[in-house]
Formats: sequence, C-alpha cells, structure tokens
Amino acid sequence: MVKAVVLGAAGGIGQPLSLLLKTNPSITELSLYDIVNTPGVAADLSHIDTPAKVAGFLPPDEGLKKALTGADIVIIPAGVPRKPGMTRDDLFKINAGIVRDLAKGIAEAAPKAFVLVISNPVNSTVPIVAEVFKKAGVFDPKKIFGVTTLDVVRASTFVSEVLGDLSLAPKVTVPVVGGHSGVTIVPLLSQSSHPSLRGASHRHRSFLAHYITLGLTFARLRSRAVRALDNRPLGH
Ligand SMILES: NC(=O)C1=CN([C@@H]2O[C@H](COP(=O)(O)OP(=O)(O)OC[C@H]3O[C@@H](n4cnc5c(N)ncnc54)[C@H](O)[C@@H]3O)[C@@H](O)[C@H]2O)C=CC1
Ligand SMILES: O=C([O-])CC(=O)C(=O)O
Repeated sequence: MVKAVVLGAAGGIGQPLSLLLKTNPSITELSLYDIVNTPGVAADLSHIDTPAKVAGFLPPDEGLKKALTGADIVIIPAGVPRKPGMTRDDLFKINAGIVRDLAKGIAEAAPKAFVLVISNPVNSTVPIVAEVFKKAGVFDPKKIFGVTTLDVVRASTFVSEVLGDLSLAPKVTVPVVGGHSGVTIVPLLSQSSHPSLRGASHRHRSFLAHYITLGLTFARLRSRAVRALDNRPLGH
C-alpha cells in the first residue's frame, strides 16, 4: 500500500504529475491538495482504470491534514512559477512562505513521509523544509529531496539534439550535480556517454553546459544554439 500526496496538484506541474502518479500501479491512494480546483482534477483522474483511489482536498475543514494523513510520499509543486525576466531566486519571497506552511502540515500529519520539493527556488525551499522538520523534531535527511531530475533528462535531450541525433537521447547519460538554480546546475559533460562529446573542446562543452542550465528560458535560445553549432565543427 503506497499513499502519494501532491500539494499544489491543480497547477501546471501538479496536474500532469498527478496524472503520472495515477498511472503508476504501485500507488494505491492518491491525495490531491491545492487552494483551488482539486475536486475537479481528482474527479477526472479517478476515472482512469488503475488501482489508486483518488481524492481532492481544499484548505477548509482541515483539508491539508486530511490529504496528508497516512502519506508515504509527498510531492510539492505548490507556488508561483517565474515570469519572463525572472530568476528562480526571484520566487523566494512568495514560495518560501508557501513551502514553510506546507512543511509544517507535513511535519504534523505525515512526519515519516518522503518529501520531494519541486517548488522553486529548490536550492532554498529544500532547506526550508529541513529547518521546519528540525524545529518539529522530525528531521531525517534521508527523506527530503529537491527534484532536479529535469536537469538530467534535459541534458540528455539537449546534448543529443544539438549534436544532431535526438534518437540517442534515451541512451545518452549526462550526470548533473549541484543544485537547481543558475550556475549551481553543473552538467558533467566530460562524463557524458555521448560519443561525439568525448573529443569536444572546452569552449563547446561550456556552451552546452550554459544552455542546459537555462531551464525554461532555453526555448528561445534553442534554435539559435542549434544553428550556431551546425556551423561550428566539434573541437572548435
Ligand atoms: N524543480 C523543477 O524542476 C521545476 C520546478 N518548477 C516550479 O514548480 C512550481 C509550480 O510551477 P507551476 O505548476 O508551473 O505553477 P502554477 O502556477 O501552474 O501552479 C502552482 C499551483 O500551486 C498552487 N498553490 C499556490 N499556493 C498554494 C498553497 N499555499 N497550497 C497549495 N497549493 C498552492 C496554485 O493554486 C497552483 O495550482 C514553481 O515554483 C516552479 O518554478 C517548475 C518546473 C520544474
Ligand atoms: O525554469 C523554471 O522556472 C522552472 C524550472 O525549474 C525548470 O524548468 O528547470
């Protein structure tokens, strides 16, 4: 029996994430919490023919507590996303308080759950959860995670795309270490399994690394980067 809870389940990340969780046959219970719209999202997902029993919760009537009770895994995509021109750090002012309050709820209702923090800036929201848990006496460093998998899959995809063979993406590995903000995202391109990167120049690798760290702003630069690299042979 595995109960998963999504806090911020009605948002742009929360809805597809909840859908993916509902399609996972290992999950037997799925609770969706948000300040809006979760009853509708839960009703839609509940029609999918997989084992998870889905329920939606809103803040009134201790909705957060009800959503969290008995949770094994809690995933947090609640908060505001950045607008053009903003860095992830610019979200701190709003998201810090949101994550802090949700963490207090988890510490009270599901202190043993694994907690996965998606809300940005991840480099700061993870320590916020840790501090709230320490204060509540329930801190276990092995159970709190910042979700940065996106940087890893992005690195595989971008490297394969820029080097001209997207079909390699599922097989290419590019380890990414550090955090999930600006220069703290460090793709280890020298350790990539992509065959063309082994002989690439430092300059070329730096360019790719910068490209991978841009996150959502990458879209505007993507075609420019592909064009630039198309005209520049590897090693230059
Ligand atoms: N770690 C990562 O790889 C990624 C992180 N993000 C971050 O995830 C967060 C969410 O992004 P989106 O889903 O695109 O934003 P969104 O605005 O579409 O959704 C956010 C949801 O959070 C809800 N929310 C706000 N305050 C809440 C509270 N106190 N309790 C519960 N729910 C609350 C909103 O009602 C909304 O449904 C942002 O901070 C974004 O930067 C986004 C993409 C990737
Ligand atoms: O860039 C953003 O604002 C959202 C995020 O963390 C990402 O896509 O890596």
